[in-house]
Order: sequence, then C-alpha cells, then structure tokens
Amino acid sequence: MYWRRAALAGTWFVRGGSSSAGRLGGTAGASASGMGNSASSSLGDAAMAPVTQIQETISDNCVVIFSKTSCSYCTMAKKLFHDMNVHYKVVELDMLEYGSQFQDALYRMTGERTVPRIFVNGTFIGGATDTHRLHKEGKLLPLVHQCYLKKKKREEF
Ligand SMILES: N[C@@H](CCC(=O)N[C@@H](CS)C(=O)NCC(=O)O)C(=O)O
Ligand code: FES
Repeated sequence: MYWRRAALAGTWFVRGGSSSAGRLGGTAGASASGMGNSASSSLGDAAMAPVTQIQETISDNCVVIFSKTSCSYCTMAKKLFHDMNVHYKVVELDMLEYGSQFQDALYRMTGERTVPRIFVNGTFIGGATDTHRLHKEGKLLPLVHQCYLKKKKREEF
C-alpha cells in the first residue's frame, strides 16, 4: 500500500516506499535529485488521480521537471535551470512506485510520455530540446519571472 496519505502534505511515494525512508522529500529528496534543488512534492494519495497530482504540483511550483534519474537529457535540463539560478522542482519518475502511470498521465496532458517533461508557470513548455530553444531565444527566464511576479502579487493579498 504505497499511496497512503502522507503525514506531511506534499509527498510523492517512491518505488517500494512504505515508510519515510522510501519517499522523496526534504533534504534526502533534494540530494536524490542530483542538483540540490527541490524534490519534495504534492500529495501521494491513492484516491487522487495522477493528473490531479501533476496539476497540483505544477500550480505549486514555478518550474517542474518530470525526469528520470538515468536520463542525461533530464540532467541537462536540470543544469540549465540550475545555471540560471532558478529553483526547480524535480519528480524522478523512475523512483516512483507508479511512475509509469504518471508518464501515462503526462502523455494525456502533453501528447508525449518521454522525459523530460517540463512545466513553467503552470504551462507545459516541452522537453529538453524545446526548453533549450526557448532559453536560446531569451524566452525562458521571462516565463519564470512572470511566475515569480504572480506569486508575489498573491502573497501581497
Ligand atoms: N526531443 C525530446 C526527446 C525525449 C526523449 O526521447 N526521451 C527519452 C529519454 S532521453 C524517453 O523519454 N524515453 C522513454 C522513457 O524513458 O519512458 C526532448 O528533448 O525531450
Ligand atoms: S538521454 Fe538517454 S534516457 Fe534520456
């Protein structure tokens, strides 16, 4: 039973993860993600559909990278944001018990089930190649900043 509601809101259950040792979250998750950025996440709830969990995660985080630990395209995408000093959230699908269901959900949402699948400011921007292109065109950082501004405005209320 891997999809129990976590004591802490915001946890994706990982492969074999029936206890805190098996979850991505906090410091352990951040180091597991490789680049020191955030890996804690939205609820891993059995009753909650993958699409809903993905939607929650992308609305809670300005940059979300659905990734696999074994994938160098994914590593390059993480490095791109890391080098821009942009905080990103990573979901390592190969570490999730139901990673393949999440890939199916991503397919329904984006038309591809490949990794990486990258969302900025709540919107799907593409895979690794698309994201690098956006960056080259100078369009990536503005999208991130739009999200920061939006968040800031929300906090003022
Ligand atoms: N042009 C795409 C290529 C994506 C791609 O081919 N990803 C491979 C891994 S590099 C993949 O997801 N394979 C299927 C899988 O891992 O489930 C991009 O830049 O993201
Ligand atoms: S680069 Fe080979 S799996 Fe992504």
